Amino acid sequence: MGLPKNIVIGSHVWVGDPELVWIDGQIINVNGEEAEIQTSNGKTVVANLSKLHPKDMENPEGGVDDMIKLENLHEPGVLHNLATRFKINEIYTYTGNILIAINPFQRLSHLYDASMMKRYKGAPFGELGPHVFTIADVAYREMINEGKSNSILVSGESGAGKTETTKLLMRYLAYLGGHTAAGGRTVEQQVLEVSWMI
Ligand SMILES: Nc1ncnc2c1ncn2[C@@H]1O[C@H](COP(=O)(O)OP(=O)(O)OP(=O)(O)O)[C@@H](O)[C@H]1O
Repeated sequence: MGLPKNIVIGSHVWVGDPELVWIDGQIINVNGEEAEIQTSNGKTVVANLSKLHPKDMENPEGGVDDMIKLENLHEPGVLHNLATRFKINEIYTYTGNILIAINPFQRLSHLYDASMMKRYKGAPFGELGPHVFTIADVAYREMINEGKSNSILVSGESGAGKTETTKLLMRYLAYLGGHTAAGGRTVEQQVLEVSWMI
């Protein structure tokens, strides 16, 4: 059997690593189904060709803001893109119309201040960088345009940031909802009171 179509001697690939999960490297030799790879941390490892994934070499240095822009969509490519963006404090990345958020475990207040809410209000999807406000904005507008209830699903493992993300969504929806007072409390106050219970 020949080599997989896009993996040949000289190809840049991702190979499994016991410590780093995935490491990138270059194929220096192939013997039957086994490839010899020179990894970027200076080791030479042998792996079955079927376990390798091609590495994108054309991606921008800071990664791509939507996974659909990756040349090859596979686990190491996705993880590498998220890690690259995270290093420059870009905690949000799209996969189509789904938003992936990586918990920064630090306050990034500039991401959520009043000027950001203003910028994201009504901005078409994809016009500005990936953000939790876009998800809320699109959901809100669809609700208004279609005259039907809408929902946003927030999922992730424990500690991933679901509660924090939900609070941000609520804060933005409260901002969109305006300031009409009802029962002595503004819409914003009422929505934020809900988020304290989450
Ligand atoms: N966008 C963010 N910016 C700053 N800190 C964040 C952000 N998202 C999460 N965190 C912080 O990470 C910690 C865990 O987040 P959070 O409580 O939202 O996780 P969770 O997914 O709701 O967890 P659990 O499922 O265990 O309740 C919190 O201390 C929170 O302040």
